[in-house]
Amino acid sequence: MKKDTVVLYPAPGMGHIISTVELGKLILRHSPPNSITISILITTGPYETPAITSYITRISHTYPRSITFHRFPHLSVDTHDCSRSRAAIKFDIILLNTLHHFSHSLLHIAQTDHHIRALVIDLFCTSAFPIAAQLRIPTYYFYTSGASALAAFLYLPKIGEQVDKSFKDLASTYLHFPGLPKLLASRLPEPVLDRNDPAYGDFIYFCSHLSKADGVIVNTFEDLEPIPVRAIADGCCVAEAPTPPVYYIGPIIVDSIDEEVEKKHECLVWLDEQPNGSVLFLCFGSRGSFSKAQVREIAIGLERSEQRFLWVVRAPPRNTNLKQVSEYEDKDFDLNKVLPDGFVERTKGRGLVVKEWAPQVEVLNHKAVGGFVSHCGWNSTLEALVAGVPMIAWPLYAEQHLNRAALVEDMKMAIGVEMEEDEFVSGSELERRVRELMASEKGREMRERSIEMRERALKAWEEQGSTTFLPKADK
Ligand SMILES: O=c1ccn([C@@H]2O[C@H](COP(=O)(O)OP(=O)(O)O[C@H]3O[C@H](CO)[C@@H](O)[C@H](O)[C@H]3O)[C@@H](O)[C@H]2O)c(=O)[nH]1
Repeated sequence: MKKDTVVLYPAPGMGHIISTVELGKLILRHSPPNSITISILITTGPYETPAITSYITRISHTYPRSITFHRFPHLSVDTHDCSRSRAAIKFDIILLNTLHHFSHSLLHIAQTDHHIRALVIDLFCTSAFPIAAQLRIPTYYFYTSGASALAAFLYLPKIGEQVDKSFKDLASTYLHFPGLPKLLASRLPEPVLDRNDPAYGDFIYFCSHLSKADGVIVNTFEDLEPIPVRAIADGCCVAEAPTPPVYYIGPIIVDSIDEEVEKKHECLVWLDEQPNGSVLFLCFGSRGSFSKAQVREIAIGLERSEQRFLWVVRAPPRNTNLKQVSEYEDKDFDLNKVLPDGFVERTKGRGLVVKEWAPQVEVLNHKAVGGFVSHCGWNSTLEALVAGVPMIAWPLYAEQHLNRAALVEDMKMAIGVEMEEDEFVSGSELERRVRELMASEKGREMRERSIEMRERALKAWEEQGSTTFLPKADK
């Protein structure tokens, strides 16, 4: 008899793949033993970094019979076309891969004795939607960010119709999304800032398909984001179609069991020697990075704050307009050339700088860590919540400004940094916020609130697992 499988199609990038794998594990945990398998489709090429390759290898070894990755054969694509934005190129690559490989992969899965019970796609993989509809496969979205950003994206096609200028040209205009604090138009994700960029049309197309799916699965829990959850449930976010069923199955975060541990990371050894709750951790997701001038200001702020810190530093992006390193940038940079002269010596004992990557989940759960400066990536946000660590919110790109607004204004789980017009943050501003979080009454209250929210997150975790979103198995 054919075995049921759920096919997951994440967007490329660690932030999307990790949480999709965790969703797969959740489905397995809540299904009768050996009743179901998980098939995960992976876009290769420039997006499959060494970190992703070794992560996939580890998961394949740990779940040899229940989770199978199907890597799309490599397609050679010009990623340096200067006439197209980065987002437009990325969306094109996903589209091309979908058109070339998606149906073949489904066919292959079906031929290897599987019945495809459902397809779960990432927002950026919407190009698979019409193909799945033709094949009559029940199709769900897995939304890897929170309910706040989902409410905004459900509503975005409507806002797009209401304005006749590019959002980037509405610099001082605030947008009002149902269930969200107001947001400056220029702080929307970069693919939608310019109407003339093909990425704009793509993004609106993706968002308008959310309401056509059999359901949207969201990595959050209702207690964390009650206001946008209510706005979505009340049908305020979708203009012309009924709101699809939305399933809040979070918080799902990376399982540190799946991390590669050859030997304890030097930063964990260093944390062991620090007093409880004394260290501020600074880390900006899998790709966040800063210009040399901004790195210098962060160093000034940390030095003047006199607080203990653990700071993950990445090479400044080659394209200085971006706040992220691209997948193909050289990771082998000289840390000493990026940090200000003498910074490491002057902060020795109370500060540690780590190049490129730190085991974030373990760091956040270390008893020495008392605060987190984050880019508000959703995985980082949930990891901090589950660890009970309050944050300083410093959004960089994607939907992170939406997350920041929710974290600072609704959840009161983070202090926001004030940005200058070009989004630069001065050393003195950072110093002020660091002292506020680590050494003031407000910081102490936030730590208490974070511990309360941790309890609620753990409760949601225990109750989690409703995989009721899956269509019934064929008997
Ligand atoms: O030194 C590091 C840096 C990152 N991480 C891990 O990498 C993941 C990063 O995920 P996330 O915080 O979501 O950031 P991004 O990698 O930037 O994720 C992308 O995907 C997210 C989910 O859709 C979005 O919320 C973000 O805006 C988008 O940039 C987390 O699990 C971190 O624990 C580490 O373990 N060590």
